[in-house]
Amino acid sequence: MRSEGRGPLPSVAGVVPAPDNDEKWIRLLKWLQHEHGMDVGPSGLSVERRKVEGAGYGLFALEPCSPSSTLFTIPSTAMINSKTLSTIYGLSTTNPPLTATQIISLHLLLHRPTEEGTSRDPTFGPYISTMPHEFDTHPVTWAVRNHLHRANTAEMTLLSSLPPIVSSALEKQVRTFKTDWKAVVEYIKSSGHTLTLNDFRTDHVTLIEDFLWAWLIVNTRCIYYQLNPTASAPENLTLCPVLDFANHVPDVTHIIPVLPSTLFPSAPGSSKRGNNGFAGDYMFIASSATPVCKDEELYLRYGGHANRTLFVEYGFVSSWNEGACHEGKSNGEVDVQDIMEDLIASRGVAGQMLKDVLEEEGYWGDWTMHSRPPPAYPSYRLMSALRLLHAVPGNTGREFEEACESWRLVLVGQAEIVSAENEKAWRNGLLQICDKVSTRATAAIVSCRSKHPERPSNWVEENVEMLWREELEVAEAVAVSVRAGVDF
Ligand SMILES: C[S@@+](CC[C@H](N)C(=O)[O-])C[C@H]1O[C@@H](n2cnc3c(N)ncnc32)[C@H](O)[C@@H]1O
Repeated sequence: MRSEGRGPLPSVAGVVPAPDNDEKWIRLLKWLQHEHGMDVGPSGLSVERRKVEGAGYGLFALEPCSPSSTLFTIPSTAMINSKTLSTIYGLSTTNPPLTATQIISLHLLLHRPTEEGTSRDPTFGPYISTMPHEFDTHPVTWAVRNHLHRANTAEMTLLSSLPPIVSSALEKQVRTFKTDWKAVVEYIKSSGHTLTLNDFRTDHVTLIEDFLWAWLIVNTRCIYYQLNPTASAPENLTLCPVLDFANHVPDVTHIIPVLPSTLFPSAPGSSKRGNNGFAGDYMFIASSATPVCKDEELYLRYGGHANRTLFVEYGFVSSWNEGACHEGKSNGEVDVQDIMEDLIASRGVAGQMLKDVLEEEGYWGDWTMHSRPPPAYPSYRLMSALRLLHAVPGNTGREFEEACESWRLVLVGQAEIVSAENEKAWRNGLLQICDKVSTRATAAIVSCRSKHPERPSNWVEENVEMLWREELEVAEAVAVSVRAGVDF
């Protein structure tokens, strides 16, 4: 169940320095130097990949990194994105037939490394060969295999032991995956391309699993890279060699990407600029705030993601010590969508009307509770939905409309509260939600531990337990705040 490099490694502090015979890394550097003109000597590259226990590989400093110094610059031609691929496939860049995720996934599917771990891609082979070979520990793999009736017992058990909100997020990922697969199949069938699905010489289900590998490479390794002047354009992403070995930590980032467009027109190191500075070489500099010593790992903060998002999208969670959420030291977050939906649905017809009102006002969903900054608190969206839930009566007549009106006045700031009774009622309602989250999380943790009385259990099971522990600690901490009368 573990990805390459996730097994226990015989090293001090869990890190193994890159051995001189890390052939794939050396081949990547030679390719970057000879095919793309990158400076991979000490003045052009101050990092290398090393194995990290529980995280595959990571990026480590070869020398102390002074603040804002250049760590490395990746030539535009060495990155895999919709621009470099459109040249290979002769795709229109103004009206592309596939999204960036789809075209990059298709290219990786065609060039998935062989059993020995080597990609035969004539263009990006040495780069693709450095990527992970499988994603057995990624929950999207278990979920897709489950849809294909190929999940093994361990995968089915893991799927059935996830918090409900994580299961729904996983199903959403599976739907996106299916949409992308369908688009790629349609493209292959309709493109008149010399490629046909029969070329893969494998059964359909294995082909889908190969595409899943490719799709997960894109989803776990791509970073933002501006190809289109519209900042939020979907093609603004790329696979970027070297940088894609950077692991995530929640609170710091040591690596700052310098978008080529910000360097235009006269920055050094941006030798192969695209139009208007987009799609040029990609420079990465050391943070000015967090110095890094020789041999230390350099992290890239992937974003302010909650653990459930890291788990569903990247297949890992940030761990923290027991009690850290209680104490407000860790950034715990719980989404109580499923409990709220049940409460609303239990109101029958009035519940449906309530849902309509919440949707109209933009307050449906994203109902979260947080441990930090202390005291632990419910999000404003959750408080607002609870206020409405406890303001409306069971019937759907005039009283219902009046209650909604009073609630809207609070939303627009014309009233502080709906009523004193309403404040009391929603806070009690919140306590009941906290209680429900705590009860089921406690039961799930007991069940996780009973399956593995010999501690510690494996890496994946620890991740699942961590998700439940976060639910438990945040819910308990919010309950403490409510009982203490905290004014949220
Ligand atoms: C961009 S890659 C980073 C390089 C990767 N570790 C490798 O070996 O190729 C992202 C993946 O690294 C792993 N990862 C990143 N940060 C991690 C962390 N803090 N703990 C465990 N795994 C992590 C996850 O598997 C994630 O999907």
